[in-house]
Amino acid sequence: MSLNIKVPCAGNFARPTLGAPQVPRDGAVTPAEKRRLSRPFEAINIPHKKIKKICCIGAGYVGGPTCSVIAMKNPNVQVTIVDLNAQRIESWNSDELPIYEPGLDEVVKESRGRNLFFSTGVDQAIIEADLIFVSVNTPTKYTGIGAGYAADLGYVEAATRQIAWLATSDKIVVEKSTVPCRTAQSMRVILEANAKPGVRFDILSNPEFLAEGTAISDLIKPDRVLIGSLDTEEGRAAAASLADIYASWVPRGQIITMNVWSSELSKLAANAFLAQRISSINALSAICEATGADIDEVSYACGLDSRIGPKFLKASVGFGGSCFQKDILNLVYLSESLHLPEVAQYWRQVVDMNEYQKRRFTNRIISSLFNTLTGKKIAIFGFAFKKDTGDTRESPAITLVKYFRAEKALVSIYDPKVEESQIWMDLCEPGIVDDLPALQKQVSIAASAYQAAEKADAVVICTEWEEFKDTRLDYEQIYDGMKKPAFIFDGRLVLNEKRLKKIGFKVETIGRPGESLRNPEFE
Ligand SMILES: NC(=O)C1=CN([C@@H]2O[C@H](COP(=O)(O)OP(=O)(O)OC[C@H]3O[C@@H](n4cnc5c(N)ncnc54)[C@H](O)[C@@H]3O)[C@@H](O)[C@H]2O)C=CC1
Ligand SMILES: O=C(O)[C@H]1O[C@H](OP(=O)(O)OP(=O)(O)OC[C@H]2O[C@@H](n3ccc(=O)[nH]c3=O)[C@H](O)[C@@H]2O)[C@H](O)[C@@H](O)[C@@H]1O
Repeated sequence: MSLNIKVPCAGNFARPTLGAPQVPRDGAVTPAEKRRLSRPFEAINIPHKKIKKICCIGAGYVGGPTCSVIAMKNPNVQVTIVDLNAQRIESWNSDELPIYEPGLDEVVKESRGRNLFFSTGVDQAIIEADLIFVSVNTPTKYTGIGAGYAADLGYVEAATRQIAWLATSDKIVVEKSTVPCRTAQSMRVILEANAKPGVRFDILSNPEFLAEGTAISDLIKPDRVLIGSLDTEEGRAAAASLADIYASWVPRGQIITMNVWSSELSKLAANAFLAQRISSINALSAICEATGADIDEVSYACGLDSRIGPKFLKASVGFGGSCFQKDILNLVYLSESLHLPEVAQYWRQVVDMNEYQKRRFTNRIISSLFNTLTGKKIAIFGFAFKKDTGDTRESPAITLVKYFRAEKALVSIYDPKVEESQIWMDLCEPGIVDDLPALQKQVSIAASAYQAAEKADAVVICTEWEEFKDTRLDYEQIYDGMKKPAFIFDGRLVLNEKRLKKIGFKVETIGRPGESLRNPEFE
């Protein structure tokens, strides 16, 4: 699907004139301004269709949990989640769900077989549904125009065409996937060009803001639900139908409606803001390491300012996950396409800083280990991109292991939730036939943190799993089994340095000065 980039995001339909914004000096939005920004629900309380059957295309990290919660909260609505991947659907129908997410098992069990169904019968589910969520993957393109930046909208387009070909009754089609601004327009063109006579499509944008590891609580208590629609009577009616579904458990005041392009862009913007905070704190962590300041203290001090707030200020080895990098690169591409190179460069820097952080942490490890890793054993604690998920997409641990391999280190990996097969897949270079045997000479997967650390020169904490805290693991036992001097590199600020030093460890923590800069008087 190609984006019609020439048309600016503002859209070309009637919008309220902005006038002077009535925003008070402290930045808070006045009630009048709030009414203008989010069309209050009373305003779209017009006759609208009651949804009886929902289809969700894509049973992944978003489609699965989101529509399972929708089914749980709307027992009278039939929800069918479909996917082309038969193995994934089989897992959704078993006791071993395909994704690990706290609380998800209970949610699925409550509705599965009652009004929640997982199926590979994509066509049937599309034909029967009144409302269809498109929740398919939108990865970064690897080849062709925009490679490395633009989102690959091939899956969205395929799903859209399938809906267009199959639909014999009116459908509300909801963009749940994260997409570039104005994708809804491309979807509309495809749907209308292929619609059977008399079949009407309304398109909504309803981006998802859940974070992995907390998906269920995020879905049950969202900060907001965003619905973008065309500012026409039909568009508003479609938005009202979707809003009714969420209103089964989300207060109406938190269901925000706006124009469809604002909604699409808000999703990219929210992820960009969040990632920007992490890159900002990580940039400061480098200054802390060089000066003797402590990044946790700096973020605490800054976070107490109510204008800044405390969340997303935890320094780390770098952010991972399937979306931050992808969505920022997408924003960079959009900015370039709109001939806004300075804007593109601004956001690009957030990703560059993240890469720098991973490299910088690796360099610190190498220099602490006497400038060589050859033949040394490094124990990696955590392979998931964050705690409470088995997802490894863009996990910083993958990058670190690749750097360690290049330095000829021996690596032993332990993660409580990531499947062994996933780790091998992440570490193999695609297309290199004998990569796995070579890889397995250098890398092993351990059954526990203790096993990973046995005879290791260093432990590197890559994921902030609770079980890696020094109150949970027996670090004396770990120390006894390691080569000396025994190093521990905390890339997640989860350890109590003083306690570990007392055991005998040499501790290096991200955002805190290394041994040479430490002044015991101030510790
Ligand atoms: N993972 C996350 O936490 C979040 C992801 N998002 C966005 O949601 C979208 C989906 O992300 P994930 O669920 O993580 O992806 P995923 O890769 O886990 O799931 C997508 C699923 O769609 C299926 N699929 C693709 N085309 C299909 C078709 N034509 N018919 C049936 N099934 C099809 C794939 O087989 C796959 O199982 C992406 O745009 C992502 O950016 C948004 C918020 C959070
Ligand atoms: O669009 C998406 O996919 C989602 O992306 C993120 O969710 P997610 O990637 O699942 O997890 P986050 O909690 O945001 O963490 C992302 C990465 O940043 C890291 N992080 C997070 C917070 C922090 O203070 N420091 C930090 O390094 C995490 O360890 C992780 O590697 C957003 O938080 C969600 O709102 C959004 O819906």
